Amino acid sequence: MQSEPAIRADGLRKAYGDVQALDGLTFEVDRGEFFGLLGPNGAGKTTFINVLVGLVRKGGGVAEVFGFDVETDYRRARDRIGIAPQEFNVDRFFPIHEVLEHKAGYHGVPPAEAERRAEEALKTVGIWDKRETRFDWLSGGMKRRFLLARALVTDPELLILDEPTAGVDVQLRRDLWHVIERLNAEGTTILLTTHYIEEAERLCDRVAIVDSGRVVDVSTPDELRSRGTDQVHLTLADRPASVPELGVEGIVETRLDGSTLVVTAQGGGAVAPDLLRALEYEGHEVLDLDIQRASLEEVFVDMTRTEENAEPLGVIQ
Ligand SMILES: Nc1ncnc2c1ncn2[C@@H]1O[C@H](COP(=O)(O)OP(=O)(O)OP(=O)(O)O)[C@@H](O)[C@H]1O
Repeated sequence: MQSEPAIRADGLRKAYGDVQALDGLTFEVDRGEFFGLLGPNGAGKTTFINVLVGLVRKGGGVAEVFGFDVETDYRRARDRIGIAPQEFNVDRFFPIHEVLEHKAGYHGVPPAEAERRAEEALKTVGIWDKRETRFDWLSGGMKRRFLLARALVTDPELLILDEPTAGVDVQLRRDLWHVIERLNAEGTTILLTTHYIEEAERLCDRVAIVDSGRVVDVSTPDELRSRGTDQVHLTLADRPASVPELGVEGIVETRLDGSTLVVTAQGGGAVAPDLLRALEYEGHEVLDLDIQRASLEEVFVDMTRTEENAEPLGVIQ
């Protein structure tokens, strides 16, 4: 089983009535990878995660975790997964260290070991001093920390994080990243869904862009960004009378903004030297050059733009 990927989805389908939440979802996550799942609201990310952890029954296709089918081999698949879900679904009547011990016990960890793991998990996320508190009494940020601790208490090989930093402040987000990055460096496979694209960009080895229940693309964040267009701003000593014709390959658009020439191009860094040469040849003096790289966000919005979600939020027709 060593060669099996951490996650394999092949032609995965799930319908809720008329809504096709998963429509042939196909991709793999390698062992040890930090993998991001990006997609607009309703793309099917949570449904996919729920299929993996056995909360939703798939309609068709393959879903495996470390080679174990998530339905026919549920126990072996599920015991390898730790999940920090989007929703707070926590037992509210026990002190949080007990919640963790129960969780570990449920996954077959003996009591003494469960106690040790609960302590370790609470210390890892920095809320050991709150161990006797009930979940409801924790602040919002501490609740997020606790969900991560609960995911860690079974020492999972695959950690699934569904919007782990939704609504948390910058400092806590950094703390959580730090913990998650360390776990990944130690070999834990991470599946992360997030709406913070810079988070995916910074953390993930690869990301899958999901839309309408299908994978639109799987790439490294760098590859994805290179599909967008960059903007090269060239400040000229003299304002040209008209937009210069430069004849450089890769240019998508050229316009003038005062005495600054704004060139939109595929691969701005690569095009910049040719632009400088062409402008010099035409007799222009370049005073300053600034390259603004395409953001992953722009590429993402372009890839997932559809008739339905093209309207800005708040527009009622
Ligand atoms: N229990 C359910 N019953 C009916 N429809 C559902 C159910 N759960 C999800 N859906 C629908 O399935 C589609 C996919 O939803 P899902 O929650 O998986 O998307 P998501 O990518 O996680 O979205 P978000 O980013 O908003 O969390 C949506 O159209 C949603 O309304």
